Amino acid sequence: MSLTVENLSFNYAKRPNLLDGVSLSVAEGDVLCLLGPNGTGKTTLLRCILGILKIKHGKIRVRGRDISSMSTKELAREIAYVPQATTTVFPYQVLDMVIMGRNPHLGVMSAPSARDEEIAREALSKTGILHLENSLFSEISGGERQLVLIARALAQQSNLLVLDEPTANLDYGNQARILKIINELARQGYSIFMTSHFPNHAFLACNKVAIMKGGKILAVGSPDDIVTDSCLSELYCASIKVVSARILDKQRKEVKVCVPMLA
Ligand SMILES: Nc1ncnc2c1ncn2[C@@H]1O[C@H](COP(=O)(O)OP(=O)(O)OP(=O)(O)O)[C@@H](O)[C@H]1O
Repeated sequence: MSLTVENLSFNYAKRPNLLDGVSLSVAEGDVLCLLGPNGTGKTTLLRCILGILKIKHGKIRVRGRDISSMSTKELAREIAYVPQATTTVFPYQVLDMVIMGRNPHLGVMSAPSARDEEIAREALSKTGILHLENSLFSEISGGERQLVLIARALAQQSNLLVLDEPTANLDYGNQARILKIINELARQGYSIFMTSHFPNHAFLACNKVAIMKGGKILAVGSPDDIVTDSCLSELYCASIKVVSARILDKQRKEVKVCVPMLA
């Protein structure tokens, strides 16, 4: 298993029981999508998995190793994190941003090598934005920035990718581009754990879905089993229908879509 979370509990000083008995796992080639309403603790769970927050109870294992026994650098070699795209204050060049993904592999005080630069360029090629290598990160679009952050994670050469709302603020074209890259990475054997506010994306790019509410995981399973009228309506406290779009995907399976009912 690439990632196992067992009975994890965490709270901030002012938020008792924010995460309560959370368990889930991500195997090689899995894309697990974590769905849940605003403020339910999705980002907090990611921060626990990244070792940024100290958990109260439970265990987090990456490729079988308890992360509490790993140094920050060791953990960074195992897990690559893709945060939501924001701008940086410093005018970094895109290539330099991606080379930063090599940091966990560099010795103290050592500069990135020609090989590190080559790996960064390969990552930019994989995400289709090598032509932006000399652009400033602060001067490219939100969708392009998200692709740069994914490239930086790929340059890290960790098998497990953790993405926080990878399609937030992106237009339809860029959402599709990101989901396609996620699909492709899973085919190449990456394990992917992502949060999302778009249940439709679970059908498009994920083979597993976990739904979280009130600090607990309510269910984990395949998108067909979990992304249903009743689950979504309970999760988001709104009437939501899951319908067939009557079009076939690449596997000749009918595509499903989620529609909020406003009446
Ligand atoms: N550093 C912090 N200190 C105290 N409370 C925090 C801190 N960070 C987040 N919280 C609170 O914890 C709760 C969960 O936040 P979190 O960001 O994990 O939720 P989320 O499910 O990712 O939300 P969203 O979908 O809106 O991004 C929120 O009520 C938030 O206000």
